Amino acid sequence: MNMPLKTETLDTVSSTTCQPRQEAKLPTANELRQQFPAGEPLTRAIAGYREQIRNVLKGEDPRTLIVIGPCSIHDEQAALDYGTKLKALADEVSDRFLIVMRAYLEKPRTTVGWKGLLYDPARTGAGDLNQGLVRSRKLLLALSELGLPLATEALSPFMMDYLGDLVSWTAIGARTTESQIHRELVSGLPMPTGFKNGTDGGVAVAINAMKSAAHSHHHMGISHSGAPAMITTAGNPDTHLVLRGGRGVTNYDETSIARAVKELQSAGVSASVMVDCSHDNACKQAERQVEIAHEVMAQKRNGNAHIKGLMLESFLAFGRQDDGEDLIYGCSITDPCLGWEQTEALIRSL
Ligand SMILES: O=C[C@H](O)[C@H](O)COP(=O)(O)O
Ligand SMILES: C=C(OP(=O)(O)O)C(=O)O
Repeated sequence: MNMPLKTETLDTVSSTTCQPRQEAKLPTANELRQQFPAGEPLTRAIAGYREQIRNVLKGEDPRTLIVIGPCSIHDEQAALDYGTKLKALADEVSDRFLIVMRAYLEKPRTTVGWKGLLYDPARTGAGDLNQGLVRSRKLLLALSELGLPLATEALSPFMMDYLGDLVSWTAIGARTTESQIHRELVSGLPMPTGFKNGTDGGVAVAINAMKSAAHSHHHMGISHSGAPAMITTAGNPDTHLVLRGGRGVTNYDETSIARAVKELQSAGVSASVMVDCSHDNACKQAERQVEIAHEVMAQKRNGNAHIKGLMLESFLAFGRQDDGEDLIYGCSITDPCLGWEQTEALIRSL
């Protein structure tokens, strides 16, 4: 896909410095947050959600954390319709489950493809991060106003400065768990964060990531007011492993989870585990999430106290579709998802 370059040039960079490129101005994180502020009651509510998630992960709250929602959001109205249904369901089961909605605005791609609402909200391939930032922030505010805690994947090292105040749980994906930049990023995040195992199924990269993110780091970055800065982070003590399978091998069964827990314990990091019922665990077959969720919850009921959470990919309509004209409303354009009826039945049956 050829990306037309933006016309608003900020700087001309010598070709001895980098390949020819254009640079378009973006708002600073402070500017965007001031334009669309979270407000005091919402900020307090989000601090409360983060604390509840921490308590579940530490075993101080017996509920199961469920991070659930679309693989990606391409249509804000469908996300809001989904969020409204999810909020009603979350309230109904809140004595047993702490439900957090996936509001994923950035997609890591194996090679190339649509990278999410943040990068290319019109999905033309032209990219428009100015619009993407505004639409993403407005969407997260609207979803938060429904009373739902939100989860996202942190991919760009700068995105969380713009949107992170609205997020209660963060994922670092399988493709970036090994990246030092993402470990530094997590080290400065104020919310619990799950590191996925690597795309090859290996958990060692996630364990190393947890150790690294617990530490203070100094790294290059951009201040909230838009200046180049050396950022010094405090270290994030609230990280955990997310098992998502890899290279066609699943890791939600009893033996795989026990092996992962042993590795976590001998590394001296949190042995709390979330199982991603989708991705390589479901071999990208959305309906398999149902049996996987049941299997994992059975392990938990049988006494595996390390299992603290599930991740599920779910939207209004079942499956996935290729992007284009005449899209099915509420159907994923990235990975396949459970439909709403299946989702509701699954959560109630768990
Ligand atoms: O969760 C979504 C996808 O699995 C991930 O973004 C990779 O997608 P791709 O292999 O289609 O690029
Ligand atoms: C991209 C995702 O997952 P993974 O990093 O496990 O592929 C996701 O959860 O959307």
